[in-house]
Amino acid sequence: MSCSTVKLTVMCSASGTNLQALIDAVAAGSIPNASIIKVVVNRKTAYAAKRAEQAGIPAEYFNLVNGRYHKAGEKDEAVLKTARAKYDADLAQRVLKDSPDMVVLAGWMHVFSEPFLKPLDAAGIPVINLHPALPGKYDGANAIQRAHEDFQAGRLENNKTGCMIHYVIAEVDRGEPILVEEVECREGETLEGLENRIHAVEHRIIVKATAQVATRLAATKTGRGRLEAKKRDN
Ligand SMILES: Nc1nc2c(c(=O)[nH]1)N[C@@H](CN(C=O)c1ccc(C(=O)N[C@@H](CCC(=O)O)C(=O)O)cc1)CN2
Ligand SMILES: NCC(=O)N[C@@H]1O[C@H](COP(=O)([O-])[O-])[C@@H](O)[C@H]1O
Repeated sequence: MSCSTVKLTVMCSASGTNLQALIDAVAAGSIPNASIIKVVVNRKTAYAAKRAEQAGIPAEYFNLVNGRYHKAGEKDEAVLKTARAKYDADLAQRVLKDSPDMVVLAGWMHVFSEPFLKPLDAAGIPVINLHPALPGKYDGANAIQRAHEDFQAGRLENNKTGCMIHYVIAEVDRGEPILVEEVECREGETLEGLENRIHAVEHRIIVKATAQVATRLAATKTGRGRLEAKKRDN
C-alpha cells in the first residue's frame, strides 16, 4: 500500500534557513512521504524565495502594501484592519488553491487575522509556527533579543529561554505546543551567540515537528484512501 504524499506549503519572510532545513530534510527522507509544493514570501528581500527557486519549488511573493491593500505609511487603524482582513482572506485562497495538507510558518513575520485562519481550519489544514521562545514567553517579534535583554538584566526565569513549534491560533504564539526545547543563557554571551545557538535548535525542531504532524496526516490520508477504495469496491 503506497502512503499518500503529504503536501507542505511553507511561508517565510526572511533568509529561509529554516526553509532550507525543511528542504534538506524532505530530500533526505527525514520527513517521510512529504513534498514542499509551494513557498510563500511576503517580503521581496526574503532570500527564502531564492532557496525555493534553487530547490525547484514554486515561490510566490504576496505583500500587504505592495499588493495595494493599503498605502505605505497608512496610520488609520480602521483602514489597516480592513486591509489586513482582505489581504488575509485573499492569501488564504491563494494557499488553498494549492490544496496543501499542512502549512509551516518558517520565519513568517505577519500576524494572521481570522480571515486567513478560518478558511484553513474549515479545510482541515493545520498551520504550525516556529517561535524562538518558550510557551507563553516573548510572544511576537524579536523574542530572542528580548530574552537576551532580560537575561542580562537578571530577569530571565531560570536563566532559560528556548524555542518551540506550535499550532497557530488567533492569539499570537499561544497555540498548543508541538515540540519545545529549552536553551540556557550563558553569562557574557552576545545576542548573536545566543541567536546562533537558538537557530541551530530551530532547524532541528522545525524538521522534527513537521515530520511528526506530516506522519499523522499521512496516516489519515492513507486511511481515507483505503475507505474510499473500499467504498468503490463494494
Ligand atoms: N494569528 C497568528 N498569526 C501568527 C502567529 C500566531 O501564532 N498566530 N505566529 C506568528 C509568528 N510570529 C512569532 O512566532 C510573529 C511574527 C510577526 C509578528 C509581528 O508583530 N508582525 C507585525 C509585522 C512585523 C514586520 O512586518 O516586521 C504584524 O504582523 O503587524 C508577531 C509574531 C505568525 N503569525
Ligand atoms: N516569530 C517568528 C520569528 O521571530 N522567527 C524568527 O525568524 C527567523 C527566520 O529565520 P530564517 O528565515 O533564516 O528561517 C527565525 O530564526 C526565528 O528566530
